[in-house]
Amino acid sequence: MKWDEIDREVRLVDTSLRDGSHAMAHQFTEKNVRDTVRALDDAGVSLIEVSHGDGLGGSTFNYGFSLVDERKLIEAAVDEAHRAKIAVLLLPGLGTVGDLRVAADLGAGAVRIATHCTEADVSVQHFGAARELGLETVGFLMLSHMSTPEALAEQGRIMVDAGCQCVYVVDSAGALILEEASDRIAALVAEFGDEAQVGYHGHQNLSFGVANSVLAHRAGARQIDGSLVALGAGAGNSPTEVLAATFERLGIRTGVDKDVLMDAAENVVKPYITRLPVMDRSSIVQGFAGVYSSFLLHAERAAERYDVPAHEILYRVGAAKYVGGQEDMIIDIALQLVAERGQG
Ligand SMILES: C[C@H](O)CC(=O)C(=O)O
Ligand SMILES: [Mn+2]
Repeated sequence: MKWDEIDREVRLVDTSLRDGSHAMAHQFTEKNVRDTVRALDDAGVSLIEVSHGDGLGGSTFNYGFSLVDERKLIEAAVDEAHRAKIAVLLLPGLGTVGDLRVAADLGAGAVRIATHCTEADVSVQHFGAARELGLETVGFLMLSHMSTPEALAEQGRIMVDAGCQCVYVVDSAGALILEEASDRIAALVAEFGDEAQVGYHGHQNLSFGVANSVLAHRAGARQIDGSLVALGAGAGNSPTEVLAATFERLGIRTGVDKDVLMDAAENVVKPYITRLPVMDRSSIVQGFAGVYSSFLLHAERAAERYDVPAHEILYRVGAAKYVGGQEDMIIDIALQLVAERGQG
């Protein structure tokens, strides 16, 4: 039986090998990818995301270079996945339709196209191309806390009309608390009806990833993201193994085996993690001030280089409302802090 045909009430999607790329400073090896995909596939996870943290084409000076060419990693993932589909992430403007064709040729079966939560219009061309390529399509409305439920639903509508089959509320900053997440999900569910599904992608900066995911499901979300050992940007994502155990306790069918996932978390992923995702001062500030989780390592590097506290940089990034793509501004803020100290 294919995983697509499995009877489940919620689909757990694993993004350890994509969002986790941020936490690993994009240093995944082919062995990391093969071992993780094999374990997730064995556990029954039906969609596994593999890409540079910032998606296809993300390996650049601004975002950080990958250790291994992502095409090689996608190819390895496809080779290991016997039942699961491999998804890639694409940020229009960074990844191109050409990159998408290459990923599809390598065997990727799905694409998740991510835009800032007010900029869905930049994804229209990419959704059209993805459908022509026969890919499953998912839309990511990033930094969803910056928008109201109604405005998010309007942006989701643009994605659905362009060919998107499931739109995600993406809590990139781990800033949403309980109903702030589920109200956004409910608005999208009301807008799409049966036309498209709704998904939820959480971060743990304020420790609400799993609780928000449960409420998201209650509000109608049918796809929920997680990462093994929470491996993801900021304080990490909702841990896939905890989501599986929690949904099982609630009697909600996911089609995945929580014990196989716990084994994968403990024995496959944890041993290769170079920096465990943690709710420390900097990542809590990210959740509190609404800062893009993937800015964490950039802020820590600037903090070390200019000898200013990372959490102070992140508070300022939050006040300035910087969004993905503005990583270079983190250096500017560090320099401002240095200058202010000199004046003091
Ligand atoms: C490119 C981002 O890392 C996508 C994501 O996972 C998020 O916004 O959260
Ligand atoms: Mn994320």
